[in-house]
Amino acid sequence: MGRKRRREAERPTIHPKNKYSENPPDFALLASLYPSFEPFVFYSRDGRPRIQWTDFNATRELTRVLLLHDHGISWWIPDGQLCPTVPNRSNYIHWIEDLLSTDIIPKTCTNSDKVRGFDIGTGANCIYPLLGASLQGWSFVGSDATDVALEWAEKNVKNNPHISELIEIRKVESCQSSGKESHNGESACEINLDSSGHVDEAEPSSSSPFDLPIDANNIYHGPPVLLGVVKDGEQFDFCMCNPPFFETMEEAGLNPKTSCGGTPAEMVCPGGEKAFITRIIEDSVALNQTFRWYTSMVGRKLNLKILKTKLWEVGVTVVKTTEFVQGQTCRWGLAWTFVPPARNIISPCVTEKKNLSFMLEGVQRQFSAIDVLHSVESFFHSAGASCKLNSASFTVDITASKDHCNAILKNEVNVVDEAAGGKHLQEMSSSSSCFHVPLNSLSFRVSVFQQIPGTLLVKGSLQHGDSPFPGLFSSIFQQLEADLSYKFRQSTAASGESGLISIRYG
Ligand SMILES: C[S@@+](CC[C@H](N)C(=O)[O-])C[C@H]1O[C@@H](n2cnc3c(N)ncnc32)[C@H](O)[C@@H]1O
Repeated sequence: MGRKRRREAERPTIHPKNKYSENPPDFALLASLYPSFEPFVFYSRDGRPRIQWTDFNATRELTRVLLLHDHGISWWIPDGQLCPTVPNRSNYIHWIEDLLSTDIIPKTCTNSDKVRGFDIGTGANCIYPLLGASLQGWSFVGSDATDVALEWAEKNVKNNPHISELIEIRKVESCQSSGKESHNGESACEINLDSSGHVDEAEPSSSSPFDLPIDANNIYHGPPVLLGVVKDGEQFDFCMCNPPFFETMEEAGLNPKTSCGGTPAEMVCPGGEKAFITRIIEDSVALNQTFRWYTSMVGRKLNLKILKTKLWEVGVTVVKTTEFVQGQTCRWGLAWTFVPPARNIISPCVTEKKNLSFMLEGVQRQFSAIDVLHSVESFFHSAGASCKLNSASFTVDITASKDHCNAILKNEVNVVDEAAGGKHLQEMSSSSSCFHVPLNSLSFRVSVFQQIPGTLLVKGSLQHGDSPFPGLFSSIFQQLEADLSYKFRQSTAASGESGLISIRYG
């Protein structure tokens, strides 16, 4: 498989449950139905209807008509406020839907089976509560700290009586006690946000409502985030957040290809997303199981790595990540919990099957068995395992040591033995059994058979009798299935299955 083709196959796609995954918005149809949208649509030389993505009025009108046409939501925001793209924002909602339906952690026995979420920084657009309530029937608290966001979020809720009962907009008081103190002992709650959320025109564009010098240690100085906003006795299934990603407005304005608006209050905070999400993590430690899942969007891969390390330090039990497709830019979803993982994920002993198989369905037609075979080889090879590909028999023979197996499973489940002082002792996949990886190797053959175009059968067979470490072969095989699905099966590429998951047992 050519490198370009492989790269394209590996690109994450829109979530399969997303309304727009098969049918992207039809600008021509929308223009014919909504006269207010029509002036923004033009036709390029190839005859395709387009809009000018750098025109804020065009992107806002598109969001308005999409919300109305596809979701029955009446919506508006004032000039300059952050304008959400509906397909992108829907991906985050569907990822949470996946998260809530996994059995990694037990379903909590709350009195109600209704899902309750908390949107940190809901913005004037209030997009997540509106989509979450209309797509899933979830109820929400949407918080924000600026008057303009609160005023317009309220308006957007009120204008949708069919879901307004489900959404509470909650003001984050700048002077609310968050129980947090900054490193020098002063209250961390010392910012007075501009009531409009805008910075005075005369001010340099780099300033933000968080008008404080950026702390050398990038510590968040701003209004409370969760602690001090969540009320005593409240319980939530999840929180979500599209944080202010940037440290300055210059940084925020680096994508001239689109105009999605965004005031400093929405885009910027001292320390950027790293500081903001670090505060969510710190608050989550105090709030613990008040939320089943804590989640946030992350804009930079480097920050994702740093934040994951931080999460393990504070003692979470599970970390889950995903990648969101956002046009040309990548965003990540980060989720964590303090709920102990469901014990039935790891049963004490499993009889290892010597032969395993799975069907790879819905494979794009340009890929054949040989492409999949090469992918199998590179999957194990990149972990350091030795591989012998035989293109005549469509097989790959693999010999993997303990370290190679660990490398393959690394991003899956990190099991921690409390008695060993919280050190990571073993690593395994979420559905595997417990195993102690001895020093010898695992030897197996993977065969790929094309059934019909678009459907392949992938078989794995242990080569030398029983696996020396029960459970490991099936764990690795499951990991292979996830990897191949992600690469070749367009429809599952953005699903929770393809997200990386790490679990820690305490
Ligand atoms: C990037 S915008 C996200 C808006 C909307 N959720 C979206 O996805 O388009 C970040 C929002 O967080 C708000 N914000 C900043 N600090 C906050 C805090 N401490 N608590 C609640 N909201 C906050 C800002 O006012 C802004 O509306």
